[in-house]
Parts: sequence; structure tokens; C-alpha cells
Amino acid sequence: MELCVVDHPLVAHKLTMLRDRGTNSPTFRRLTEELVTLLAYEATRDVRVRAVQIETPVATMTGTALTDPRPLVVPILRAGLGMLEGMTRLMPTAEVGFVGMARNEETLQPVTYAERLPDDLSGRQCYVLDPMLATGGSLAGTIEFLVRRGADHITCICLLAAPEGVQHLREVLADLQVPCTLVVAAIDERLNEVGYIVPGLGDAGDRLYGLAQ
Ligand SMILES: O=P(O)(O)OC[C@H]1O[C@H](OP(=O)(O)OP(=O)(O)O)[C@H](O)[C@@H]1O
Ligand SMILES: O=c1cc[nH]c(=O)[nH]1
Ligand SMILES: [Mg+2]
Repeated sequence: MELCVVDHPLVAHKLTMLRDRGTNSPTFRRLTEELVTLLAYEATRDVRVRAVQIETPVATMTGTALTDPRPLVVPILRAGLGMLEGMTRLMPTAEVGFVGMARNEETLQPVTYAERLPDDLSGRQCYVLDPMLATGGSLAGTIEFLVRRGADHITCICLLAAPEGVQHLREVLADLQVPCTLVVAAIDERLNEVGYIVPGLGDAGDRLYGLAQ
């Protein structure tokens, strides 16, 4: 697995505001979108393109266009939904599939409650969105869904990751033997005893969508 930690002062600035417990839901949502657009710029560096002939007002030239089939973007509900707008702003022609997962907060195992993906993903580039990579169970489960449908090129975009989750993902991907890139804004210190990222930002889904904190 290739790991890319985006080292940019604007990313660090926005991430610090996002982490701050005083940041309210509307601001948290806006910062999430802005951060995703910055991370997606890095994450789409190897998006597949083809040469196209166009005419400018002055001359004919060979330009660049995204290839078909279109890339697939997969937010992991709920919190990943907060990243969708920032991603599709950069790549408006992408198709969108959905996976709904909620972690059982006692066992820390993800439970899948929704899944809407194209049947055949062979030859598709897939971009998975989830702000938090904690134990890695939710992201690994989603990657397994995609690989079972034939995906052969996966990029995951997360805001924060714990070292434990990155390690888990490496092990799962070594078994699956699928090329995967993980793009993150930061790798934090560790998980705490209840599976939260430290220092982290708390529960991303609750902070995005306003449940009690
Ligand atoms: O790496 P893991 O240990 O699996 O934890 C990370 C998952 O936890 C959060 O979702 P949550 O289960 O809280 O659901 P939500 O998005 O509905 O809040 C987060 O958005 C990830 O999907
Ligand atoms: O720190 C964490 C861990 C899992 N899910 C979150 O939303 N935050
Ligand atoms: Mg949550």
C-alpha cells in the first residue's frame, strides 16, 4: 500500500480548526469539504486520462480528458458523506456508489447496513471516502466489497488515521493483492481504550451531523 500524508500549511491549518472542540457543525462541514478538495488534488494524480483533439479559438491541439469508464467515488456513510461534495466538485463526472457502515462501539467491529455499488467494477478506479481510519475495520470491509466486484485500483482518502488502522489496512491489502493508495491529512499518535483516535477530532459523524457530543 502506498501512503501519502499531505504536507501543506493550508491542510494543517484547516485540520487544526476541524479538531478544535469549539468548532460547530456548519463550520466543521465546510472545513471537511475544503480539506477533501485539497486531498483529492493529490489523490487523483494518477487518475486515468486519454488524449483528445480540440480546437481552441486559435488552433487545433491535443488535450487531455478523463477516460471511460468514469471513476467511482464511494463515501462510507455516515461521516464519509460529508466528504462527497468536496470530491465531486473536483471530479464532477464521477459516478457515486454508497456503503453504509456503523461501528459497534463495544466490539469495534463494523456493521454494514447499506450497500449500493455497481455490479461490475472491473477496470474502474475507485475512490473511497471516510474521514476517520481508526482500527481500519470499516475501510477494510469496504475495500473487500469493491475487490469482490472486480475493482483493481483503489484510492482511500481519509482526514485522520491511527497507526493501528494503517497497519491493519496494510495486512488486509497484502492478502487481497490489489494496488491501493491511502491519502491522509495526518497520522495521529494512537487509538485510546475505546477505539478513538488520539488526539483526533472526536466522532466525525456526530460533529458533521450535529448529534449530542
Ligand atoms: O476504523 P474503524 O475502527 O472502523 O472506525 C472508523 C469508522 O468510524 C466512523 O464511523 P461510525 O461507525 O462512527 O459511523 P458514522 O459515520 O455513522 O458516525 C468513521 O466514519 C469510520 O467509518
Ligand atoms: O476517533 C474516531 C474513531 C472512529 N470514528 C470516529 O468518528 N472518530
Ligand atoms: Mg460515528
